Amino acid sequence: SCSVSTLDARRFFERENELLRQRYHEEYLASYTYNTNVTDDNRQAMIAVYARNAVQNKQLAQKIKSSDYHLSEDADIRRQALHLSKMGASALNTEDYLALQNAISSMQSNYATTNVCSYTNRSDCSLTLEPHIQERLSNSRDPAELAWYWREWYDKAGTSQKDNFAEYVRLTRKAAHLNDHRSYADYWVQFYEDADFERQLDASFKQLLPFYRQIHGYVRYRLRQHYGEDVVPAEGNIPMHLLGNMWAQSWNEVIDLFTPYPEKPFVDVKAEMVQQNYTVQKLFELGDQFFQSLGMRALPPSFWNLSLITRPDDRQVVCHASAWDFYQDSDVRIKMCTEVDMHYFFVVHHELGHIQYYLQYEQQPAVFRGAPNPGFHEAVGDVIALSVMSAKHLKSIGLTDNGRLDEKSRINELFKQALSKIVFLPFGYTMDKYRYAVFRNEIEEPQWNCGFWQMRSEYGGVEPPVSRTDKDFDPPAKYHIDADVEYLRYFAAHIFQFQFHKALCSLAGQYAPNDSRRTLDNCDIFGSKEAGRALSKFLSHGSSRHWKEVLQEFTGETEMDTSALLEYFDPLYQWLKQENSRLGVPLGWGETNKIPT
Ligand SMILES: C=C(C[SeH])C(=O)N1CCC[C@H]1C(=O)O
Ligand SMILES: [Zn+2]
Repeated sequence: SCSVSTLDARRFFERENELLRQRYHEEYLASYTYNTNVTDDNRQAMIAVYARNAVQNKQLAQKIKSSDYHLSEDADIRRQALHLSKMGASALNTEDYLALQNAISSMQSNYATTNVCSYTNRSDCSLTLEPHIQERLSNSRDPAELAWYWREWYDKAGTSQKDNFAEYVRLTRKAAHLNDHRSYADYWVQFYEDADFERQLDASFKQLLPFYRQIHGYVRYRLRQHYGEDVVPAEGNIPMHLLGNMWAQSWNEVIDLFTPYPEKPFVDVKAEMVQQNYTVQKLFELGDQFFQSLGMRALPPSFWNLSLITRPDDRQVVCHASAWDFYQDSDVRIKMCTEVDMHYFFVVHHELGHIQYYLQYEQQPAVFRGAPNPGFHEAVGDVIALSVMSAKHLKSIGLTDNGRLDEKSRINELFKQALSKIVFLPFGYTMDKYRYAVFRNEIEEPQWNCGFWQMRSEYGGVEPPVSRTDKDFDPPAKYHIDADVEYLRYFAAHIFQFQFHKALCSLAGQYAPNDSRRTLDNCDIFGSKEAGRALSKFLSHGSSRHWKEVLQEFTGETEMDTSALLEYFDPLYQWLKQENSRLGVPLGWGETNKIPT
């Protein structure tokens, strides 16, 4: 292969990036059509576009692999060559590629269209996850009703997809091997561009485990007081159907069962929203105004015209929230089945974070229109939400009247935050530790289901309400496992977001070390052009530079680091250690007995 002049190389990549952008545009249009109208025709049409483009992506990767672009003296050319030579499923032959996309989209269709029967009216089998089942999991205090919805959902959304999942594991393994990866897990890990990433991940988890054990112990103790010793064990795993979420990934929906200071009740922000005639549109407008207050990009008119922000009543849609980049004319959209409450107020900001990222890096060549670390993309919206959910900000938008919390209310609020941010960590860790083990054949197929629950117990101390065996198959009851969405990005985001928050709060003059009035949980960066400038710069690079380089420019750090997270929650952590020892709360848990030994 001859050496190519840098000018020729630049012209080659310019042309190929424009073709790649067009392919992305086609793919996302076809995928959006299917996701906003789940029919088999739309599913097949989407797969056909994917397959056609996979052939082009494979040819491009092979052309680059047989060149010496990776030796160019131009670092940008070398980086583009590195990224574009990474083949995923497009390495498969057409028959295998189609079979893989069929398996994934069939699991997604099942997830999107699963309905369950009502506990109180068994002949009504029209209940959907959003909003019906989630509403019951949040508000019912009847263990039998909660167990009913848990089992209905896992049996219908999970077990029925075992064969599709097995096909997915087989074909992603074949694709990984065609790309000289040891496993599909190793293909996923390469996107963190850090050979040390898995070790760092384990280290972060171990650092946060003591804090999680304090929360887990306290919640189990208070839940046992409420539901009694027949329902909640003193020292065992917490039955997950009591925790307010189908996957027990956040427990804040049932915080009223274990508020640290119940004499200091939470403001019912949802009631306030209803009282003020809040609409779904209003939630999105508030999010848009926040980014504009930072001097960042406003949502373009096409966003408002083409997004799908409430569940339509005339067709099936994939309700799981997602943000979409159509790689053309600032066409960015959100698809979600929004309700007017605090949970969706948070999700709106999470998704608008993706949208802002798309807008900030849209000038990059197609290959670099992404995040340099998958955790960054999932952290942006959450960082804004850390300001929005502060008492200071909620008062400034008229949703509460107390913008300055006393110590007891502060502990209550920190506890509510920890029930989503800290509780999430063992869940996020397990989602991919489990799939890594499956992809690496460390768990054999006959043990896939018991291995899943064994890991949920080992890492998070939660268990199903009823016994499960390997005749069941529960992992596809979680959206990301159906949709081939890697999950450690969310774990990493839960750590990165506090590093970003600390940097932005400092720039906004809202945080100063050892200043009790300017703590991380009392920071609201709304209106700070200084913070907005730094965030815009950080996002605008896309994946054109290594994540450690752009992180260092943004926060001064070069690693994922739990210090900012632990600083944010420190008052709560200290309170829990004292309270748990005062009450004699046992910490830790043993093996679950809900799977055969
Ligand atoms: C909101 C989204 C779409 Se990117 C999501 O899937 N999230 C956001 C938090 C964690 C994860 C989940 O729901 O499991
Ligand atoms: Zn996200």
